[in-house]
Amino acid sequence: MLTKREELFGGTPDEYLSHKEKYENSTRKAVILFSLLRKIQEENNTDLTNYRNLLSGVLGASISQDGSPFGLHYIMFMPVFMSQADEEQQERWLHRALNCSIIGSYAQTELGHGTFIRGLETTATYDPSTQEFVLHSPTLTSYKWWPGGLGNTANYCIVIAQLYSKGECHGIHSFIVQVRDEDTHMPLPGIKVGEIGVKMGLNAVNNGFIGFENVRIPRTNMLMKHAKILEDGTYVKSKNSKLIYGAMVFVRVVIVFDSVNYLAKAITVATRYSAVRRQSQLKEGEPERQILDYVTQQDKILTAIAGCFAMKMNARMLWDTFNVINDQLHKGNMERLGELHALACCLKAISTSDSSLFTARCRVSCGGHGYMVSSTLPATSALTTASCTYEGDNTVLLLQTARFLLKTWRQIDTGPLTPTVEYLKTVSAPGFSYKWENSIEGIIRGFQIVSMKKISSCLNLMTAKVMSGMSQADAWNTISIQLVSAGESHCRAIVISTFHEDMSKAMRSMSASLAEVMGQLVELYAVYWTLERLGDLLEYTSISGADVVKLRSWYEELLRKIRPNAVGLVDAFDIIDELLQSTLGAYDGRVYERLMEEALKSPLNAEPVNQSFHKYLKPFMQGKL
Ligand SMILES: CC/C=C\C/C=C\C/C=C\C/C=C\C=C\C(=O)SCCNC(=O)CCNC(=O)[C@H](O)C(C)(C)COP(=O)(O)OP(=O)(O)OC[C@H]1O[C@@H](n2cnc3c(N)ncnc32)[C@H](O)[C@@H]1OP(=O)(O)O
Ligand SMILES: Cc1cc2nc3c(=O)[nH]c(=O)nc-3n(C[C@H](O)[C@H](O)[C@H](O)COP(=O)(O)OP(=O)(O)OC[C@H]3O[C@@H](n4cnc5c(N)ncnc54)[C@H](O)[C@@H]3O)c2cc1C
Repeated sequence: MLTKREELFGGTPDEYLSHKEKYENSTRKAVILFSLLRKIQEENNTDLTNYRNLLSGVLGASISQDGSPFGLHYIMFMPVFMSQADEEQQERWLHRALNCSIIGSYAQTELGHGTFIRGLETTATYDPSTQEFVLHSPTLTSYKWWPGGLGNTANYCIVIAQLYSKGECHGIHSFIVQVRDEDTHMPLPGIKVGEIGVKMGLNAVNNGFIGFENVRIPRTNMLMKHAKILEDGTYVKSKNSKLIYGAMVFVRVVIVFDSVNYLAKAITVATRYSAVRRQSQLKEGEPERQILDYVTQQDKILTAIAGCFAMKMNARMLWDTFNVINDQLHKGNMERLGELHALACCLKAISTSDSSLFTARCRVSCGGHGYMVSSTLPATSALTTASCTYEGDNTVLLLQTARFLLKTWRQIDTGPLTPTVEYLKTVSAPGFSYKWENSIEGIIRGFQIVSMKKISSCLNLMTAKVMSGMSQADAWNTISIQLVSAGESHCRAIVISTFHEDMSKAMRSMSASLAEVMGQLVELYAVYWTLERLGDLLEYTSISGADVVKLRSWYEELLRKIRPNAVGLVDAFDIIDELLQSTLGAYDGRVYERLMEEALKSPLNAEPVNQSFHKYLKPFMQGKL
């Protein structure tokens, strides 16, 4: 009789399963894992705070780098319900979703549209004679495409569609739709649903497609916490049209936490392997060195560790900011919604692009063995690159942040600014002067000045182009590279300052030795990004060539200081071997034995001579083919 742990983590490795077997195996594991999580959930009331903790548990405990067919049920279906459904609807469905007696998905993206959601083609037309909506996919491009779990798992989904009533289009709204029979799991009439096929990664998420052929749903299936349709078809608009976007903000906040978790796995593997792997002699006649002793290896890995700690602290700041502003939104105060959206956009974009960049570096830092699926680095790389796309393409999200920053800059002299942008006032105040200094505070100030000057420059460029006769839209597109760069600079200034401030507070309750190491990580992160963004700093601050020489020495000194604590820092993530699932990163360091153990599980090692020898090779080698 297998233990739960053996059931979850044993069996044929996923990499040797077919696409279909992988899904079936993931579903088998998911029901084991989520039965346990369901018990936890039943013991806690359901608000967004508890929910995020549960979600972190779900995602952190994702037992496969390929994700889970239940992922979307937790990641989006339920959060959207909590933010878009009215009390009656929550009463009717949320408990069933929480105890998994229904499994949901979130169907927004279509074959033809992902970013431009105002261009979505699926329609929901209200029929007052029957008090129903008629859901319809008018074109192939209107088919929903990507919703996780929709292929074979979910029996309900939230569909985002253009709402029509009394001949008028009211834009996109959310609807809950039953897609499969709860007993037979057969697709309901008028519904064409299936799975989208093999992807670069996340092949257990069961992403699907769905098309509607005049499918009727009750009026009360429109999620009506904000906007409503009355029985006679009268449309009651939301207090704020942007509230429909609320769930995307929440999920972006979750993604920042998640990007930290994925990066933590990758650097745990790469760091431990770099301590085990010995390669080349630093000095003739000496034993081969741990590759972690090579400064180029430290440059790849220790900066990733610092980035992980930095983003963890920023994820917490974002979550706290989300809670504060979400409470205000619930009380009808929309003042900081734009700031929250801009912050969630840029932190989602920067956390996922950094996580993708550093995970890829971890992969190559492990050489050939890092290219083995059994190292788990390829899957983590595939996963982190996906996070640069899902929940909003990173470029598009940074443009959203830039849009908010330009709006803020236009109003810079009209009154106080909200917390995440008040630095713009400080560094642009009359009489403010700043001379570059090689210190944490000096670096933070430098990044804030770069951000402010980029925003100011973008606005001046936009104004000049419009004055020259260019349309606002063309001017925006023409300078969009600089707009994205302004969004990134703003975010980097926030990440460095938050890391420094929050870590400084945390260090007050640490032992001197731990505080010293944490302080080194903050410095390493700040100096690394200073060297990475030298062009901006040379353009907008008084940093000199001599300063850069000293920065490089400072950087190399920090690598030397942090090296002895590298393994301890990743051990502190405390990721158990079963979740790490890595031949290179296991706690016991038996890398070579594990590589061989995993290789022997390959079906191609089941017999000494594969059948293709007799069928193909032998006749070929004998010239008979
Ligand atoms: C979570 C993953 C965790 C773990 C991983 C495990 C497994 C991984 C497996 C899968 C991933 C999981 C789920 C994935 C789900 C999805 O991908 S769901 C689909 C997500 N899609 C998007 O995010 C679409 C992105 N596009 C947009 O958000 C918008 O189209 C837009 C880019 C913002 C542009 O829209 P629009 O043209 O209408 O906007 P603008 O005209 O530019 O601005 C209009 C005003 O609206 C404000 N706005 C826009 N969005 C928001 C928002 N979200 N919140 C608040 N306000 C918003 C914008 O600021 C403008 O305001 P104004 O300046 O005052 O006018
Ligand atoms: C693993 C995975 C899981 C997903 N799960 C779900 C899900 O469960 N539910 C769901 O609804 N969706 C899901 N998605 C879809 C995802 O939300 C979209 O892929 C994402 O929103 C990007 O849209 P798109 O794919 O249409 O790319 P596009 O928007 O077509 O982007 C393609 C390129 O065009 C550029 N571009 C687009 N618009 C602009 C602009 N205005 N300005 C400048 N450049 C622009 C982008 O920067 C990008 O480089 C998932 C996607 C992935 C990869």
